[in-house]
Amino acid sequence: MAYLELNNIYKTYGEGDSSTEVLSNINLTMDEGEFVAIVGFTGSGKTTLVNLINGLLQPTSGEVLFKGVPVTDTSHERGVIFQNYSLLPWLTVGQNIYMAVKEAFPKERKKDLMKRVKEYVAMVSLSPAINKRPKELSGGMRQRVAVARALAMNPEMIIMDEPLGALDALTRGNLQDEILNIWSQDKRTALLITNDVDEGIYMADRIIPLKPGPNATLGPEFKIDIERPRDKTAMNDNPEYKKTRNSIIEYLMDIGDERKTVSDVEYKLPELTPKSFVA
Ligand SMILES: Nc1ncnc2c1ncn2[C@@H]1O[C@H](COP(=O)(O)OP(=O)(O)OP(=O)(O)O)[C@@H](O)[C@H]1O
Repeated sequence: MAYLELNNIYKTYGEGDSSTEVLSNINLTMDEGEFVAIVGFTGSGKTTLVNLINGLLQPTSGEVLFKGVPVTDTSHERGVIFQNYSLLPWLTVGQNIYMAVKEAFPKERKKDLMKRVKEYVAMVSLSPAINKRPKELSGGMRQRVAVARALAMNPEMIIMDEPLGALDALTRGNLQDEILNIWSQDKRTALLITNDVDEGIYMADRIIPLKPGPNATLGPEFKIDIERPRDKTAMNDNPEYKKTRNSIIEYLMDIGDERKTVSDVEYKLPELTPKSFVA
């Protein structure tokens, strides 16, 4: 039995003439312990896909199975790191994370929960800001709180919707490594949505492109055969890295061009003459 299965998923928003089919015929199978990255274009339906897997949305047709059971609701087993960090503004950094871990581990003692909060706040280098409220933090710091909050809940599957996009290169690199550590040490399963091919190659076992929407569907998968732990600097000289990177970028450019061709519609304008126009 696959760990996660998406079978013939279609998702349409709206009704009748104003309806749009955002996702079409999405099929994906993930094994336990795998790290898969989906690389997609802006507005192609990446967040929709994440919400279907998470259980926040239901497909128009098709099914999402998590460990063989249809996904009908959200669950602590699947932790999502969203691109918009959705922190509660009236709570401090520590309280935001505390609230999440208390919900995930209702039987744990306050002392142990606090220890967990501090551990994850330190992991994202925010210990000095633990008593600050979100409005006192930069966007990147808030994003780090959101990463810590999701990981502190210890989910079996980590689902990431472009979680590191707003961060500077150094913080981004550190968090990529932290997520990889947690994934490998705690034997998690991870799905990363990203628009950064290099991030996908560095982190994932497989990269699957999501074609441009509407009717976005998944393209062919690219396996990343680079030994772990991966070293970013050494990877630049790795022929396998260069070959895979070129193939993915070429594929994305080709489907991007196809989209442009499809949208090259010719519009006929009515022949109007402004009233005040004097020839
Ligand atoms: N609740 C909704 N109702 C109607 N249309 C929606 C809804 N949510 C998303 N859409 C539309 O579906 C399409 C895909 O949206 P989605 O947010 O899934 O894409 P995305 O790839 O995550 O976008 P981005 O790259 O901007 O984060 C967009 O055209 C969006 O306008």
